[in-house]
Amino acid sequence: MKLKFTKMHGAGNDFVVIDAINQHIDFGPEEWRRLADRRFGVGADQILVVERASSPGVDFRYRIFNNDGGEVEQCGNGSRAFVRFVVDKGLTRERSIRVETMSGIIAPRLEEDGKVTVDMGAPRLDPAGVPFDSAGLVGRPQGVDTLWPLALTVGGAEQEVLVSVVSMGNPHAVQVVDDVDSAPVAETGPLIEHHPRFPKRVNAGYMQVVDRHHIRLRVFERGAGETLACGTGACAAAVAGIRRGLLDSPVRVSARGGELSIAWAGDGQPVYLSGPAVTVFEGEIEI
Ligand SMILES: N[C@@H](CCC[C@H](N)C(=O)O)C(=O)O
Repeated sequence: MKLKFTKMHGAGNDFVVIDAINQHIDFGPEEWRRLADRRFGVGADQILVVERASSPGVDFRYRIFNNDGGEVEQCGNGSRAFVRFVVDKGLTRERSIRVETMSGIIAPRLEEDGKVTVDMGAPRLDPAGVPFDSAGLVGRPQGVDTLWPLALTVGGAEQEVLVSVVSMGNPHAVQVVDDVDSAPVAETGPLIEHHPRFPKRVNAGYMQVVDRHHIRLRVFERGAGETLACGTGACAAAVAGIRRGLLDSPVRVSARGGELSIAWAGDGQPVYLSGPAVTVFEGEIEI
């Protein structure tokens, strides 16, 4: 079939966005992988699919597929691209919408200046909710957070990293590093992603605290590798930093592909993610 798509990005985290309301899509992991492939397909970190809502009180259903073809619960940068797409395509007249995802409802709003702010919902902080298997581990309290020791074998040598675990609908393990540029993202990212303590795998975040309102962040994403920015990763890092007593809201997040901003009032409250959403080109592909 010939598939119409739009290529978009949010701070360099890139997407293929598909209108599955006006096109019939019946794809499996093989087709998602082919579309996301940077040599044999269009190329993307994630594929975002726009569907009709299946429950009352919401405007759309938002499905997310990683570059490896796996369907996942949440994508923050993608949610900004999502609202820009449905507004630009005339699928809604509202600039503020409610969207159902695998992990609950989020509410993106397209501002007049083109920036998007998304109510991403409240983070889950209990290890079981991430999910993270903390059985038999001794956590180290810092602020109101707990740092968990993860044992890694890097180049034959044992090492331990201390992570905060946060769910933004999808799982994150966040560690503080002195300098993101020299952080061993390519070496330890895959080990953390597949660490047996995370039964659904995990997104591995590396944050450098610049000051109490500013971090630099790199994220090795589950199912996609290191991306130029990760929206839920930025939310998770800000939440972890605030809970550890290192940061205050709002937090500016400098990623390699651009700037994001996070606001969070504390435990039980929703996290607000703001940043750009850009259309790159439209296309059609035989798939
Ligand atoms: N890029 C995303 C996160 C996409 C999903 C993630 N790789 C996962 O598997 O949970 C974002 O902006 O949040």
